[in-house]
Amino acid sequence: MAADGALSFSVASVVEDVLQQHGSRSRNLDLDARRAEEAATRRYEAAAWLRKVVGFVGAKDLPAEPSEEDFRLGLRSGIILCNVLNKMQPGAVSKVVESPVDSALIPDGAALSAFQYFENVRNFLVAAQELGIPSFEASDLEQGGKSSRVVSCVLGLKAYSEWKQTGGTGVWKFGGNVKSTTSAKQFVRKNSEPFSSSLSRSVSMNEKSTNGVCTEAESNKMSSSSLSNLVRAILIDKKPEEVPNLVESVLNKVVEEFEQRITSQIQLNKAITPKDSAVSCGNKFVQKHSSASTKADQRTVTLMKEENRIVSEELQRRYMMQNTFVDQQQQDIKDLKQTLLTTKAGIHIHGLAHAASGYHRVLEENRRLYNQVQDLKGSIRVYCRVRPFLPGQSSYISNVDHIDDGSITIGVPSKNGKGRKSFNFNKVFGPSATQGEVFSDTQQLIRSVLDGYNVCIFAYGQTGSGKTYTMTGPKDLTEQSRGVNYRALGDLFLLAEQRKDTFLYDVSVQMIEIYNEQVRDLLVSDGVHKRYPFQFFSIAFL
Ligand SMILES: Nc1ncnc2c1ncn2[C@@H]1O[C@H](COP(=O)(O)OP(=O)(O)OP(=O)(O)O)[C@@H](O)[C@H]1O
Repeated sequence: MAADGALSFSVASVVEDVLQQHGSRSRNLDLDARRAEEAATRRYEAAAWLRKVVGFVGAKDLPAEPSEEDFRLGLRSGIILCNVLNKMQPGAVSKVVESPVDSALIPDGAALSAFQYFENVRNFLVAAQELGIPSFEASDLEQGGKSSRVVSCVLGLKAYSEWKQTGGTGVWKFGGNVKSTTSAKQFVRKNSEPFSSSLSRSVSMNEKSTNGVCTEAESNKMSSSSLSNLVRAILIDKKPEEVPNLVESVLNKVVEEFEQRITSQIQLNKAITPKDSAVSCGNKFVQKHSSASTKADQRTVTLMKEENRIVSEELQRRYMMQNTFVDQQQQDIKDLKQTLLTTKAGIHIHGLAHAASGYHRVLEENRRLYNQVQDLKGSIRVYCRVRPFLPGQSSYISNVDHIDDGSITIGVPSKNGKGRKSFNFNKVFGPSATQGEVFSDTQQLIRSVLDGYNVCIFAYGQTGSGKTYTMTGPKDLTEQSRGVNYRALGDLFLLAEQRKDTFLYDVSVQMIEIYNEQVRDLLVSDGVHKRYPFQFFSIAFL
């Protein structure tokens, strides 16, 4: 839209440019003269209007037909401008520094300081620009400034006043009915100028107030007004025969310029169409799109929520199933552990029972064998051992006639000279029998003690017959000379060690003598060595 506005305003500037480029030097001179005349006319119009608004008293420094210098000096203090603006828009300039003295006495307005001038002018310019009135720079009121812009501003004020008087409401838009002395570029000033940004904002706001649409009628009005003023100013002093050529030249140039600018505009529109189309389609499209998009988004959100709810329920169901499954597995594991412990205990008990049964089978076997032994050998076994001759004893005096495995024959005196008498024993050990051979025949019975059987071994014989030697051994005891007692204890402790994982045995040993029907403990030494016909060796296994 700004492009359209620029296109509309450019009509006058195009014509002006065409006219500037048209004609000869003399014609340029004529144009300068006409411009000066037109500027004077506009200046007079502005001064007259100011004098009319604020009265001659208030505008006493402003002649009816002022020169550029008079016009500048008359307005330099800003007082007239502020007062005029306040007349049209009360309070537009809140603070106006009035001159305390008659400034007529001081033509250059020296009564006010430059700062006070600047304050008034600045306040005026701010207020004027807020109303959308063409602005100028404070320096334009100084020596060498552009008074034409000041004139345009005053005429803008005049147009604004007329708009207000005709009942104008809302935001006033400058219609370009004031001849611009600096072409349309005046309305697009550099941002460095103090009030140009304000003007730009004001114009922008005006455009926004009509939804950014500069209507064709408005454009035509501005364009035709500017063009008509310009053409009238150009043709006013022309001879009738010069008009056709001048108009034809101007129109050709205008058409050429318009075609060029339209082409540029089309290219520009093409360049910005994708982005701009989305915007130019208007807020309505955006709103529709936004509304449709919002509804679609709402449906999408609803669907997503429903989907999330279903997924959440499914996940929760699976989670509960998994929990149940895990609980069941944990219970199964617990049961398995308990079963394992029970099984282990059962296995252990079973092993024990098996061992016990084996043990009992062994016991039974032992009992059976023992009974057989008892049956075969008798419950009381009697062995006979013949002591060899001691060193220094003569062997011829021996009365042993014959020794068999289970009998011994002894020669005894008789009436017929020499008699023989045989004795039967379970076994007879001759003088050459060793300690090991004597023990081996009793070892099996002794081992029965560990199975719970009672066994008693005792030696009987006259003094010096070898009881102590057989049961204990000689004084100089060696491994081979050990008697039945040592060997029996050694064998029993060996068996106890072998069975330590199964049985724990407490062993007690007792050795006693019976002599003359008196019992004596042989393990208690009283320092007196006596020889008795009976020696008992008792071993108790508990
Ligand atoms: N088989 C044997 N071989 C060698 N020496 C033996 C044998 N038996 C006994 N003797 C010896 O005969 C002697 C008498 O033996 P021992 O003391 O054992 O008899 P005892 O029956 O115990 O006598 P007491 O009743 O007076 O105690 C000892 O010097 C012993 O060493």
